[in-house]
Amino acid sequence: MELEVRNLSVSRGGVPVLEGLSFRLAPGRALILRGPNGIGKTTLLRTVAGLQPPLSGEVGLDREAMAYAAHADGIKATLTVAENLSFWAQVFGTGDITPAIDGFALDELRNRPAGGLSAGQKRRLGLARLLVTGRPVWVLDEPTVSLDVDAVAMFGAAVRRHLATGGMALIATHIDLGLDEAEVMDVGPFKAKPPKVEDFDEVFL
Ligand SMILES: Nc1ncnc2c1ncn2[C@@H]1O[C@H](COP(=O)(O)OP(=O)(O)OP(=O)(O)O)[C@@H](O)[C@H]1O
Repeated sequence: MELEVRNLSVSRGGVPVLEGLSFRLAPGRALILRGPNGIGKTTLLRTVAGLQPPLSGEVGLDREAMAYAAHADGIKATLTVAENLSFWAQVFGTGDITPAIDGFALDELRNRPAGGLSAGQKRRLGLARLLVTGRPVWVLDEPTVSLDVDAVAMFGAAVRRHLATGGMALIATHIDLGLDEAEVMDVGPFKAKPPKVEDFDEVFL
């Protein structure tokens, strides 16, 4: 299994933002997307994860193979940390939540209602969810927002372990994750060009 994106163009609010993107992600590989604010990284990730249709081109992998994590952590506030993880483990049909608890140092917080966690703790819980999805392709949008230095390192280690078991990761981030083995793609050159006006008069008709 691999993620192959072919000649993909994506739009936001009906306006093309990126066009002509192609890349391939093989098992054990990570690809980091870079580019300035507003260039279209979120839009690209949402399209790859199947949350919105492409303008054109193809994503050659079923969305069931992907786990998407973005700004909204998807945490149930009234459930404890452990209950949240167990809930997702049930949804995704996986079992043990221990690697998720251990991987993001959540043991001390396991019986705390998730709604009472700090922003960084919530983010750690949101990322720990990736481990209970059992899905091979992680599609991550700014995963380290609110994380302190130790938690960023925890996240980097979790990604590394995922890659070591044949997983894949596609990550948009502005910070250095310490994943030197990852490939990096600047999406800037793929910025969509404004549509050509063939007949100037038509604009006014
Ligand atoms: N709901 C929306 N409707 C229309 N346009 C939007 C909407 N949300 C974002 N945009 C625009 O779409 C473009 C791409 O936004 P996107 O969020 O994909 O960029 P990004 O590269 O992820 O930015 P950042 O680094 O700031 O997170 C931007 O110009 C943005 O202003």
